[in-house]
Amino acid sequence: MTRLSVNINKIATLRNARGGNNPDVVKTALDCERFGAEGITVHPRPDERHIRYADVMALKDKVTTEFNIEGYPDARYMKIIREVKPGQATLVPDAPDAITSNAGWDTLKHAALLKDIIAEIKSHGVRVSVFVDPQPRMVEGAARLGAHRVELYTEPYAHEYKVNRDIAIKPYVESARVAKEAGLGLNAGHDLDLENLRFLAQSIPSLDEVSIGHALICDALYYGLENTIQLYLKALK
Ligand SMILES: CC(=O)[C@@H](O)[C@H](O)COP(=O)(O)O
Ligand SMILES: NCC(=O)COP(=O)(O)O
Repeated sequence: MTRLSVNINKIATLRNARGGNNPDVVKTALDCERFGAEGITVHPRPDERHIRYADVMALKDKVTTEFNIEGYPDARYMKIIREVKPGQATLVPDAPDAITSNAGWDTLKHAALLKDIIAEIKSHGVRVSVFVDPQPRMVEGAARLGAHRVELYTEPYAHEYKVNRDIAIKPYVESARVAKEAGLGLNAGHDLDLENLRFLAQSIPSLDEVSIGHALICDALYYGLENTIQLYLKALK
């Protein structure tokens, strides 16, 4: 069954807004796990707009489900991966000033960079997932580079879902087929929510994990965090 990793970036956004420690990022992560989350995802961006290096270090020995650290593999990110050795490192191609993740890697054009990075992370015993658009060529490229998994960028799916879900899902089903044939594990994430999640999971039985943050935290403002996590877990059943 597809596992739910809760991205807590936006908890840190709220905490940073006032400069104190409320909400407490570590406490919220542990509560998410207690409420049923099967993983915790963070994306410590270079400008520390939300998750900070200190948050990652504080979470390191407290998270008991799978810890997934996303980021562009610059020296700062690689230092974090070496120090934390999380369950999973998810490589994203985001520019430092990107407002959010908005594309997957070109695993053909950036093969030389990614090959060395993936090899180094694997040498620390960390699973590597490469964030890609739902294009078979990019999935195959990630497999050739030695990645364990790919994470399919699902913003295009979320957008098109509202128009025609049967069209929206097609590239993801095809990419999932190619990933399976290539021996890759399969993750998905970005802009998934209570409307579009069930159809994605039902359409892709091989989906190992979804990482969800923005919509889940927004939903929690209305339904409460525990209830919201339970609603997302139900959508994955
Ligand atoms: C990689 C991805 O799609 C998201 O996990 C990303 O981390 C969201 O980043 P923000 O929370 O900064 O929008
Ligand atoms: N990898 C996707 C993620 O962690 C959360 O993305 P979003 O749900 O905040 O869009």
